Amino acid sequence: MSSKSYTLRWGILATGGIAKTFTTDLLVNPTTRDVHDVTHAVVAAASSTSAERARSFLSDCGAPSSAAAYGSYAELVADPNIDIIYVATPHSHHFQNAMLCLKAGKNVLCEKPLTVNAAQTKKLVATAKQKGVFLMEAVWTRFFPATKQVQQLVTEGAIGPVRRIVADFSMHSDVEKEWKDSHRLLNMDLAGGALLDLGVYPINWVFQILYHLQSSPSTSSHSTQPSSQNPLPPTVTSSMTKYAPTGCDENTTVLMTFPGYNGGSQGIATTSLRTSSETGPSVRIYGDKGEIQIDGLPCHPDNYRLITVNPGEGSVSRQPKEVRFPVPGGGKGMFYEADECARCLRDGRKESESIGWMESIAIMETMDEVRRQNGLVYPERIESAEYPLEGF
Ligand SMILES: NC(=O)C1=CN([C@@H]2O[C@H](COP(=O)(O)OP(=O)(O)OC[C@H]3O[C@@H](n4cnc5c(N)ncnc54)[C@H](OP(=O)(O)O)[C@@H]3O)[C@@H](O)[C@H]2O)C=CC1
Ligand SMILES: O=C1OC[C@@H](O)[C@H](O)[C@H]1O
Repeated sequence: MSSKSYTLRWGILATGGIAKTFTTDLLVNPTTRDVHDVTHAVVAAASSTSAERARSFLSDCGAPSSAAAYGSYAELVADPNIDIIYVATPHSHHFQNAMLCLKAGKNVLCEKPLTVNAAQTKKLVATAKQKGVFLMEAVWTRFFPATKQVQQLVTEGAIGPVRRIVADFSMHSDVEKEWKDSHRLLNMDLAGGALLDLGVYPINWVFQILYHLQSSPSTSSHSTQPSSQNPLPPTVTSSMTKYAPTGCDENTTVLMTFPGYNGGSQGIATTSLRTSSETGPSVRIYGDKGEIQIDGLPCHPDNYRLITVNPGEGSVSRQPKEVRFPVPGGGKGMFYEADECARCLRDGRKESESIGWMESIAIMETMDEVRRQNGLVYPERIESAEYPLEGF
């Protein structure tokens, strides 16, 4: 590998809350997180509202004045100076907006959930394959050092065979006071509700352990299928309560059973708009030899606690190993997923090993099944896998 660092040139599609956080993180010097092989450049942003809005967005983020500001997404995807586009519109718009980018031959990092349903995700994947471009769902959780270490501990058998994972992401909102019914978290036209916005994180915690363990060589003795095969998706049982004024989900619980590992390890993902994930551990990974816990919001893990059980003594060792990973460089930690995109593109990879296309499809299929079991259907226009549709 060359000692010169590889620079990835980004275009930002939309100028809302997360677009600002991500773009500001892109501009953090990578050496502050001890990254020397890749760097990032913000070369353009587009707003569907106006070019002025895109210009003031770029300026607020601290992007260089040479960055282009567009008043439409179509202009952004036509810019030849852009290597990859970050799609940061509401979930309802991801499919149409990501298709626009892929069809123009652009690589794409698209916010979570990748789409509203699995049919749309499959179409994005087929289009990325056909165009020979990179596509990744922006589940930033997967790229934090804490996540990587927890995955490594589990794979090395630090807590023995994993039997169960319990993970929660709940918003602790005073819903009626804080949000109007038009807010994207409640609005069915924007694919609102807890499951797609927040529940996707605990579901990702379950997947990033149990889906991956099925094909991990060091745990293959626990696996019920050869490691060379694709991991098996889980069976799904779920329950949901709805927010009556709009019909979106406000409380959802998902039980996933992974038949390909330990003959059926279980993951329980919970999400709520009203309760809090911060009153105790938000992620608990249980194995025969102990447990790993994570405190705080599960989307950006900055710690873990390893608690082991003394074999044979029948007691729990109450000397947990606690590890903290403060996010360096004054950023929020979104740069870790950006670094992954840069390395994939530098190395000619079209998908990330940490969250590949089949896994994003399996996660969307899981959420489709939860919605099917509980009668949560979005307006036809945003469930559609037709492209293009007017008005996006
Ligand atoms: N990874 C993470 O931690 C987070 C991820 N997210 C994800 O990012 C996405 C965007 O969330 P967030 O930034 O909070 O949303 P915002 O409402 O703050 O921003 C969305 C932006 O999308 C553009 N947009 C285009 N069409 C519409 C429309 N019909 N209604 C509203 N906005 C529209 C607008 O930008 P413009 O006018 O410039 O085109 C708007 O500013 C969601 O899918 C969410 O799941 C959100 C928060 C955190
Ligand atoms: O991805 C997210 O994480 C943080 C939440 O506040 C936000 O609603 C969600 O989109």
